[in-house]
Amino acid sequence: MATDSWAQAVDEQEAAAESVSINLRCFGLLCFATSLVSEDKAAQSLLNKLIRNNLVNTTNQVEVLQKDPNSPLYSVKSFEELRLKPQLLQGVYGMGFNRPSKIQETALPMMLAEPPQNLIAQSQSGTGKTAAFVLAMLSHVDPNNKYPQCLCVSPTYELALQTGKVIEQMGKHYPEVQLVYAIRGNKLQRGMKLQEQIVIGTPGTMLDWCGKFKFIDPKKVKVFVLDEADVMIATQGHQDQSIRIQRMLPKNCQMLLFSATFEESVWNFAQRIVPDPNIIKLKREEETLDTIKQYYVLCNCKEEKFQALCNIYGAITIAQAMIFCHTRKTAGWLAGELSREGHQVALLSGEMQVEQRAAVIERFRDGKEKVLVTTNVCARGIDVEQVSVVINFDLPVDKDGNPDNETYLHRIGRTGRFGKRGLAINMVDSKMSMNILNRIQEHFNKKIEKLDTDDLDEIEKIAS
Ligand SMILES: Nc1ncnc2c1ncn2[C@@H]1O[C@H](COP(=O)(O)OP(=O)(O)OP(=O)(O)O)[C@@H](O)[C@H]1O
Repeated sequence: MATDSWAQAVDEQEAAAESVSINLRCFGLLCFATSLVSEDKAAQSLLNKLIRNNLVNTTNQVEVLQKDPNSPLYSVKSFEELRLKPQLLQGVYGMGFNRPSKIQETALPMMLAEPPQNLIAQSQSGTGKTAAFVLAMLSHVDPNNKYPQCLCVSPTYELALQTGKVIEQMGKHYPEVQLVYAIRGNKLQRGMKLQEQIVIGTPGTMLDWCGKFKFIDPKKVKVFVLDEADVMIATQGHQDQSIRIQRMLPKNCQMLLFSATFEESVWNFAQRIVPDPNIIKLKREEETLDTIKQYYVLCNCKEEKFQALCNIYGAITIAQAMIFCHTRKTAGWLAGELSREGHQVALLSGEMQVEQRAAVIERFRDGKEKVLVTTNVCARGIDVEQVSVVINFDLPVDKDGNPDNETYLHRIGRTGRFGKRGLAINMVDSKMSMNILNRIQEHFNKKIEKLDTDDLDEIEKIAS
C-alpha cells in the first residue's frame, strides 16, 4: 500500500487552508472570515432545502412550553380541523400534503388562534416549519386591504426566494393575495406605497423599506416572521436590523421565530424578538449505522480506487451515489474519469458560487445526474438521506489527521426506523487510511467488511 497518497492529499488541503489564513491575517479581514462562516451556514441551509423533496420523519415527540400553562393545548391531526379558507386547503392538498407534520400539529393551532399567539419554534430542517408559517401568513391576510400585512425576513436572497416559492404554491388558488420581495436589487420608486399583502426579504432591505423609504407602513403589520434565526445571527448586522424592524411593529403584531438549532445565542436573540412566546421544540432524530451495510476496499493508489469503483458500477445497479473526496483536486480528477467512462456525473466543488452549487444539487435531486462527486468541505451539513449508496473515496479526517467520526456518521448514517437501507463503501489506500478505518470501526463498534472488487460475484452479493 502506498503511504503517500493520503498524506499528500492532506498536505495539499492544509497548504490551501494556510494560504487563506495568511491572507486573512495580512489584510486583517476578520469580518471577511465571519462572513465566510455565515455564508457557509446559509449555503448549507439552502442546499439542504434543495436536495430534499419530502418531509423528514421523526419518532421524537414535540416539547411544548406554553405562555399560559393553564390554557388547553390544541393539536390537530388533519388540515380540516384548522378551518382554513377553502382556497388555502386546496393549496395545501395541491402540494401533496395529506396531514400536518409533527411540528405543524402543534404549531398551526397556536399560530392560527384568536387572539394571535407568539411562537418560537425549533426543529431540524425539513420538518415542515416553512410550510407552517406560510400557511399562517396566508390565513391572516385580508386580501381586501392593499397594503403589507405580513413581513417575513430570511438571512439571504436565495433563502427568501425559496420561501417565496412556497407562498406562491400554497397561495396558488388565492390570487388576491400578492407577494413582493424586499431584496437588494429590487429598486422601487421613491414615495411609492406597496400594495402587496406579504413582503419577504432580507433584514437590511426590509428595514430600509419600513424606515428610510417608507414603502411599508410597519404599524399596519399583523404578522412578523423571522426565519432561520440560527443562520441569521451568524451574519453581522442581521440581528440588529431584525430587532430594529421588530421595534417598529405594533404591540399586538404576531411574532413568529423559527430555527433549526437552538444554542444559547439563538435563544437570547429569540427572546428579544418574540415577547411572551409559546415555545415548541422537536429534537433531532439520532443518526445510526444500524441499517447500513459497510464495506472497505483495499487499493494502492487513486487509479486503483477508481478501477475498484468501475468494477462496482459494472457489477451492481446503483440508482444514485454520492462520492466524497478529500481534496478538490481529487474530486475534479475523479469526476473527469467517471464521465470519460460514460457516467452522468455532477461535481460539487468549493470554488463554485452558491447558485452554481444549488443548480448542481437540483439536477442531482431530479435524477439528471446519477453520481455526485464532492469534497467534504463542500457537502458539510447536507443531508443525503435519499441517496442509497455513499462512497468514501477518501475517509473523513479532521485537520489533525484523526478520524472524523461525526462526519462519517453524517455522510452514511440514517435516522431511526424511517431510514432506508443503505450501502457504504470505503476506499483504503495506505496504512494510514487503514488505521483510520479501524478506528472508525472501533468507535462505532460496527464491523466494516472487506470487499474484493476483483470478484464480481462478491460485489453482486452486497447489493442483495
Ligand atoms: N404536512 C406536510 N406533508 C407532506 N409534506 C410536507 C408537509 N409539510 C411540509 N412538507 C414538505 O416537506 C419538505 C420540508 O418542509 P419545509 O421546507 O416546510 O421544512 P422546514 O422545517 O422549513 O425545513 P427548511 O428550513 O429546510 O425548509 C418540503 O418539501 C415540504 O413541501
